[in-house]
Amino acid sequence: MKEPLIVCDRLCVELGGAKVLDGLSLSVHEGDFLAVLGPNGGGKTTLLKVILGLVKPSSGSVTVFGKEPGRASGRIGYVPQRLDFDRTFPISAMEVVLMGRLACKRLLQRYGREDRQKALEALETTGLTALAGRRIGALSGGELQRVLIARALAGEPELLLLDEPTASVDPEMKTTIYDLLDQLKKSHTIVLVTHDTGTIGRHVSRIACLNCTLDMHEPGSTLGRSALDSLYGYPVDVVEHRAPRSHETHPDHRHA
Ligand SMILES: Nc1ncnc2c1ncn2[C@@H]1O[C@H](COP(=O)(O)OP(=O)(O)OP(=O)(O)O)[C@@H](O)[C@H]1O
Repeated sequence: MKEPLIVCDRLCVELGGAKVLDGLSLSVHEGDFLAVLGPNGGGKTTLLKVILGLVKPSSGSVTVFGKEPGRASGRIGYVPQRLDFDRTFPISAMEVVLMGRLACKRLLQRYGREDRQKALEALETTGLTALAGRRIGALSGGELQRVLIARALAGEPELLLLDEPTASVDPEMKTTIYDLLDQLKKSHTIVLVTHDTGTIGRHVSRIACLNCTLDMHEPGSTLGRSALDSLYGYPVDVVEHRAPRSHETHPDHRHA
């Protein structure tokens, strides 16, 4: 069996003197589509940042592609929760997507034909070809979210980390983004942070519940209303989880 892409072993993270992640163990294998659910402040973004090498563990270990986090960043596409620069900045969707090529380039090296080709392909995959030249300030929230996904794809990653890509979009755009992720999961390993408890199970192969500690919810187990209520601390929708990846061997399963 292949080495997992991500291995966290008894990972602890402290930030500002408080424990944010406590004793978290997790393996993500090639082809997984893992959803990470949990309440605000539960440590989901921190986990993604640890995987990216942006936050250091206080104890425990993490490897990504068998290396220390940060050493394999060229193989990871990251879609942050928010735009990481000013939206009024006068650049086009294409220029934002091209930034996804920076990890493939040497310092101060200019974009070449291949970079533009990969950026155009990413725009096409995300359905944004017609908006390539539009200023980012003139994009809708959903279009901008897809630009960020396209930027991640432009770097030709094997692993995609997405932090709440559907957080501020309407139901129709949410469906568009999940359709896109359903397409991308055929060729990428995906870790998705989300609060879409009602629908996420239809799309992912595994679910992790994170609130400082991590509870792995493997296919075949039950994630019912009381488990979710206790994770979030208030009533939430039950997760339906009935559509594992076609290549997986486990049988059909549901949580409710
Ligand atoms: N640099 C930091 N210094 C101190 N505390 C931090 C820092 N970054 C995050 N935290 C705290 O760590 C906790 C976890 O934050 P994190 O952003 O990982 O949560 P989250 O699960 O992604 O939340 P949300 O769903 O609201 O995005 C929060 O209490 C947050 O305030």
